[in-house]
Amino acid sequence: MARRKIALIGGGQIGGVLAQLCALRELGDVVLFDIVEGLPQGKTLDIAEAAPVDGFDVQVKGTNSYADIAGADVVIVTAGLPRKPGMSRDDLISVNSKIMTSVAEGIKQHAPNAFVIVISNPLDAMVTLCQRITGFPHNRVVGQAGVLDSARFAAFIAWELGVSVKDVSAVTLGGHGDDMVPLVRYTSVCGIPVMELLEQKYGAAKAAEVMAAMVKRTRGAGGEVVALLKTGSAFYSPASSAIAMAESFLKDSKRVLPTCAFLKGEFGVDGLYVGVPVVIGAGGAERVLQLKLNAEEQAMMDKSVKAVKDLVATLK
Ligand SMILES: NC(=O)C1=CN([C@@H]2O[C@H](COP(=O)(O)OP(=O)(O)OC[C@H]3O[C@@H](n4cnc5c(N)ncnc54)[C@H](O)[C@@H]3O)[C@@H](O)[C@H]2O)C=CC1
Ligand SMILES: O=C([O-])CC(=O)C(=O)O
Repeated sequence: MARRKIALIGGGQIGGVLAQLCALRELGDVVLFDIVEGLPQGKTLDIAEAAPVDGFDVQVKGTNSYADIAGADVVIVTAGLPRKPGMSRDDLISVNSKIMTSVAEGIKQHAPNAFVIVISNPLDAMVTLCQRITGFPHNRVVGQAGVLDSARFAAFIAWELGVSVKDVSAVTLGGHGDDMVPLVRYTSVCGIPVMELLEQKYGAAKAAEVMAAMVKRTRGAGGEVVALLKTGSAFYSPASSAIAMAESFLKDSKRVLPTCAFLKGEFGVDGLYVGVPVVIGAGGAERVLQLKLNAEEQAMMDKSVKAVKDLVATLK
């Protein structure tokens, strides 16, 4: 079988880490595209020169020409500005919509059969725009947010309980904004509901307080990194998260990953991209997995969905 091809649109902070992860894991040949001349060429040359040390055997090429993404199996889009301290992700919609418009046209023309994973913010709106412009089927255009949001939630829980991050299973729903919905009731450690463990440690009242603080930190986790970095946003963990999605597609693993996917009635949402658990395999976003929400969770989901809907309504 010919080697798989992964095109990365945007050669900035996340794009560079994506290229390195694709190479280290030998997911396929990599093309890194950016409009800045020399940037993707320089980054990929640097990565390729590590091949003899790391022992990966794939091609890693930088380009300013969309023609080079032809035949890509997967396209991951990070083109777009990151926010600065004091900004919300939604503040990026105007500038990043223009960028996404040109990117989606490039993908449509040169990689018409690709599975597209969007990372650019504001995430839910940028995925929507990318799908509208490419016209690709909804199962082939998704967004990365939930893998990262739930990883952050899992990390905070593992640190709090003094257990391995490997044994925490956490899930978040909704848009990639401050109203996202970390689902405490469906989050567990080796199958044990997380609140049981927190209550054993602290008693019921304090356990609720500790969990509320972790939920709040998860919702604001992107902003926490932005405030520390001052000149950009998180890039290692978003890259790892998108790679998990790309790998599940390329290997047809059918991993269940929180994904920004197009809903057609699931969770009571119709015709909108929003974060939900999705089976990712060779067919792209193959299936949305549903779960029962209680009244409080549904109210949080409704609030998050409304925020996405209102933002998407402003897209030209
Ligand atoms: N969904 C998520 O979980 C996350 C999303 N993000 C978002 O990802 C995006 C990228 O973040 P970084 O890589 O840190 O930003 P960055 O500024 O380091 O890189 C963005 C790159 O996009 C390129 N670019 C600009 N216009 C372009 C165009 N028309 N075509 C191709 N490339 C173009 C720039 O030259 C730059 O190299 C931001 O919008 C950020 O908010 C960041 C973290 C997490
Ligand atoms: O917060 C930001 O601007 C970047 C992002 O989406 C994240 O790290 O979750």
